[in-house]
Amino acid sequence: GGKCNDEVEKAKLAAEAAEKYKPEDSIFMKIIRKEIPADIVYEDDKAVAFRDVNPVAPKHILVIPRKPLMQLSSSTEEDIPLLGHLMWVAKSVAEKENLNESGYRLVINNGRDAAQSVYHLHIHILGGRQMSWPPG
Ligand SMILES: CCNC(=O)OC[C@H]1O[C@@H](n2cnc3c(=O)[nH]c(N)nc32)[C@H](O)[C@@H]1O
Repeated sequence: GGKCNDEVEKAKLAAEAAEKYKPEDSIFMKIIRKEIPADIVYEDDKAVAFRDVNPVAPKHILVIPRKPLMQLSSSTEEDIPLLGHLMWVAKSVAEKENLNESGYRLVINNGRDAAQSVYHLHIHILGGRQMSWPPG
């Protein structure tokens, strides 16, 4: 009957949409798999940090999890240790980049209003220049 077909149709569309977005194919997963080059400044079994290809500050580094977590809002309680680890990596990389003295900013963009353009969770480390507030 009609009702049943609608459900089947909807399920098919949902499956196609899910199929189209493959987190494992994001540009950052290609960097993790070393399929495309990047200036990697730190890596361990859970995280990778590399210089932004289009820096908006003298120091602009991205810290990402190896796990293809799309955005902070997609994380769950089981990600708590990983999220803490990413923050620790950002702190350590900022220290190694000698930003403790002058200062640095960490930014996580979550979704459209935040201008998130790569749907793989990443922490921006920005430093090396005076920044203003509020951010635009
Ligand atoms: C715009 C802020 N919202 C956001 O989502 O930031 C995504 C950040 O990822 C950066 N980026 C994109 N592709 C690549 C790439 O192939 N390689 C590198 N090393 N960085 C990249 C981009 O410049 C931006 O700062």
